[in-house]
Amino acid sequence: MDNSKLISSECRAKLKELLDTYYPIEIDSSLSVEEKLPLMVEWWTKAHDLLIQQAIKKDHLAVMVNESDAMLRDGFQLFFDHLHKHNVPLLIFSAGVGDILEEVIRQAGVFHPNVKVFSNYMDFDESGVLRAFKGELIHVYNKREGAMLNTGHFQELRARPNVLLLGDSLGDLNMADGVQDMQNILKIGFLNDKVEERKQAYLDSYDIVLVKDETMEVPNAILLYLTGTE
Ligand SMILES: Nc1ccn([C@@H]2O[C@H](COP(=O)(O)O)[C@@H](O)[C@H]2O)c(=O)n1
Repeated sequence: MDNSKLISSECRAKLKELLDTYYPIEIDSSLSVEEKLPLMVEWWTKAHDLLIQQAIKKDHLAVMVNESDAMLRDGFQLFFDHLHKHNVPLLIFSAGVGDILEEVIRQAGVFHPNVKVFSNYMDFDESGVLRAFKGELIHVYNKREGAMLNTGHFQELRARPNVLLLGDSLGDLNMADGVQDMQNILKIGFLNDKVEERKQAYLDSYDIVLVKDETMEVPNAILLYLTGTE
């Protein structure tokens, strides 16, 4: 959205300013999560307010995504298709905008029925213009709360004791806390930025850490190993 021509250049500049201010805080390993929390809420609230001021039309979202350079990681097709084929639920927790994320997945042709997205969803008025965001704000450090609030959606997972968790921030580590009766969890962390500063914290928290890996090669290899190559 930050790059869309459907957003005014003034708004894009302000969103970029917010990113430049708050992203370094998000990934600053010298700050505690408690110190970051109010600032993350501040970032998301300001960004959502800016988007609301743009009076974005629901009908324009598909074009916005189509014209954007948003992309899924290399190997996404196998990942999504294989999970679908084997009836494995795929739950996505994103602190981004759910409507946009769903559209990206839809346009990539992999929004299969086993995919469920938990995110910040837009609320449109009767003429289809963005007027607010629905429900509790999901930012990068409160995904656990989002997961716990949505335990109803996890009921179908009761007979599924094994979880493969993929995250790119330390805030992603608790995304599976809503899964009851979990017996095994394998956590894969994608470390994309500020590698040297954050490597130890990722190694301490994730089972596998992938450094600047823009592909799904490792998760796909694990999936194929677990389910067979068919
Ligand atoms: N206004 C914002 C707010 C957040 N971000 C970035 O999005 C990332 C969260 O997305 P996930 O799908 O990984 O939950 C987060 O790391 C922020 O850096 C943004 O770009 N603009």
